Amino acid sequence: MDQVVEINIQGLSKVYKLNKKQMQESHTKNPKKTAVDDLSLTARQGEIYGLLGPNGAGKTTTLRCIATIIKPTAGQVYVNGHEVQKEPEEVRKCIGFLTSDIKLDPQFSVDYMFDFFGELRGLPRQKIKERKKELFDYFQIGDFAHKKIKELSTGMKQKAAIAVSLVHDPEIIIFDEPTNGLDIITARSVTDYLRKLRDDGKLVIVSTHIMSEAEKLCDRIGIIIDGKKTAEGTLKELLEATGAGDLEDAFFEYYKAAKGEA
Ligand SMILES: Nc1ncnc2c1ncn2[C@@H]1O[C@H](COP(=O)(O)OP(=O)(O)OP(=O)(O)O)[C@@H](O)[C@H]1O
Repeated sequence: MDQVVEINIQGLSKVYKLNKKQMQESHTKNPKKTAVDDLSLTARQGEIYGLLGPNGAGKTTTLRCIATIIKPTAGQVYVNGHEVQKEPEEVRKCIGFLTSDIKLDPQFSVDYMFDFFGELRGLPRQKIKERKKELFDYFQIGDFAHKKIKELSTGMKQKAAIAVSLVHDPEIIIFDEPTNGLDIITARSVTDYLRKLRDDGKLVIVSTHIMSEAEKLCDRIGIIIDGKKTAEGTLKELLEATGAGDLEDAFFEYYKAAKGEA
């Protein structure tokens, strides 16, 4: 039987231990920061799931736990049935992860980095060539493929990072703020590609704080505030549940409720 393509999170919590400097910066005497608090969700094949929340809500932390970059403090995260702490290698095989804190080496070209990560993933040369053609053509990387990463613009760097993260044609795509810092043309090419991946039967999970992006791009949205999932549904379901006219108004209803405001 084919393995189900799914992310299943059960009661995920992540508590960071703060050092003295971090405590000072956060104006707190508490050496622990709960970034994600008992969060559960399931995202499935053929959908774009959006984690929507304000700065510091815990979106990046959640995505990093799914991607095996950091260890959960409590709870389980299953990726295609593989638990992230027990079978991290299996998880890494099925995911492509993009986040702003993973930087490509500035000294090398996109072309070189693409081959390097393809080989690291154990792909045959022919497969790397085919994937390169498809992704470089789509993102128009050909024009700057041989320039050093440090010489590229923000948009070019993001396109390069996306292409490299997808070299192995993963079933699950985990993108943290995929359009952050991009102009509307580049941002559109990224969101269109995410739609194409969804339509090809992949599972895409993204984080965003941009309401219009979540509204247009995501099939289902999980609203995350102070590390907790406070609501989840399609745009239609969230609007119906709150009586709001758009996602921004719906978000504020949930935000006020989460913060205990009338
Ligand atoms: N390595 C760390 N050590 C200590 N605290 C951290 C660490 N990483 C994140 N945090 C804290 O955990 C909380 C959640 O951060 P996280 O980056 O997951 O939020 P986010 O929703 O992705 O926010 P943003 O939209 O600003 O990226 C924040 O208060 C942040 O300061």
